[in-house]
Amino acid sequence: MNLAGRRCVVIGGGPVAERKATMLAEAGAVTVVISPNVTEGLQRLHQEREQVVWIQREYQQGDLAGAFLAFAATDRPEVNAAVAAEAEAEGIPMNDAGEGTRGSMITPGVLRRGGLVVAVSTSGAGPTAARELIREIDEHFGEDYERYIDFLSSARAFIKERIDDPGRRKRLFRRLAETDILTSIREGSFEPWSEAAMIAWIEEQTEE
Ligand SMILES: C[C@@]1(CC(=O)O)c2cc3[nH]c(cc4nc(cc5[nH]c(cc(n2)[C@H]1CCC(=O)O)[C@@](C)(CC(=O)O)[C@@H]5CCC(=O)O)C(CC(=O)O)=C4CCC(=O)O)c(CCC(=O)O)c3CC(=O)O
Ligand SMILES: NC(=O)C1=CN([C@@H]2O[C@H](COP(=O)(O)OP(=O)(O)OC[C@H]3O[C@@H](n4cnc5c(N)ncnc54)[C@H](O)[C@@H]3O)[C@@H](O)[C@H]2O)C=CC1
Repeated sequence: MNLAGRRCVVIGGGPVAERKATMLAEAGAVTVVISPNVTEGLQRLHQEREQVVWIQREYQQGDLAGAFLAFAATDRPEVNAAVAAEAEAEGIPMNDAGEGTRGSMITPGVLRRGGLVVAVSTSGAGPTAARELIREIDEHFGEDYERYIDFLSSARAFIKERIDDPGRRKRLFRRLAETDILTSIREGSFEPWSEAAMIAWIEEQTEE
């Protein structure tokens, strides 16, 4: 989901709200936190980032106006329920941290390796298990994978720029995915492809 510049509203200012707001701020969202008090981390976030706004008061009906996403993370179930009701009425996707199944979306555990994003959800059954699984996956996808994704990203952009024919593009993308770059990255023998190498590779695929 591209949240850049989108208004996202977080109700509550505790550690859970901080986690959600940090994730939103990192995604470039205009992040509005509404809560009478906030954690030190949230205060810092608000001071350091122009795009993080703190409205120091309790939630009021109407606070979700113009929101792209909403998050309820107060310690008061009746407040979270009121936020859920407003989101429902306004058609705004909403996350309820205190009652996962009430919201229309849940936040998974997330691992980022450059362009690679792995999300793990237990459908609300065990958030800690989701985090443990992310740790395990983290051990399997090291920096090698980040380099591989960078390579894929630049090679794919190159093909898109040079090849207009959709069938030929598709064949090249498939060949690209089949090419075992990861092993050479892992063995330390990988050299980033120059423009000439990229053109030569495309020619080779076309000849066969
Ligand atoms: C449904 C969901 C809704 C949502 O928030 O989206 C939800 C709900 C609830 N969490 C609860 C508790 C805890 N959650 C965490 C941690 C995380 N929780 C996250 C997601 C989700 N939590 C969604 C489901 C994800 C899935 O699919 O599995 C993570 C993955 C991502 C994130 O929050 O961004 C993040 C790990 C981030 C990281 O990597 O660190 C910890 C540990 C900690 O805080 O250190 C505890 C305390 C220990 C425990 O109870 O297990 C409670 C009980 C509250 C109570 O008893 O009062 C509820 C309420 C309920 O059960 O519905
Ligand atoms: N989804 C998750 O990952 C987790 C969810 N939880 C649930 O999330 C809730 C919040 O967790 P914490 O951040 O640790 O709680 P907390 O008690 O530290 O923070 C609650 C925040 O909500 C604010 N608040 C209270 N009433 C409000 C109102 N009417 N309007 C706006 N803000 C209001 C408070 O000022 C405070 O900043 C917990 O009660 C629990 O049910 C707890 C742990 C993890």
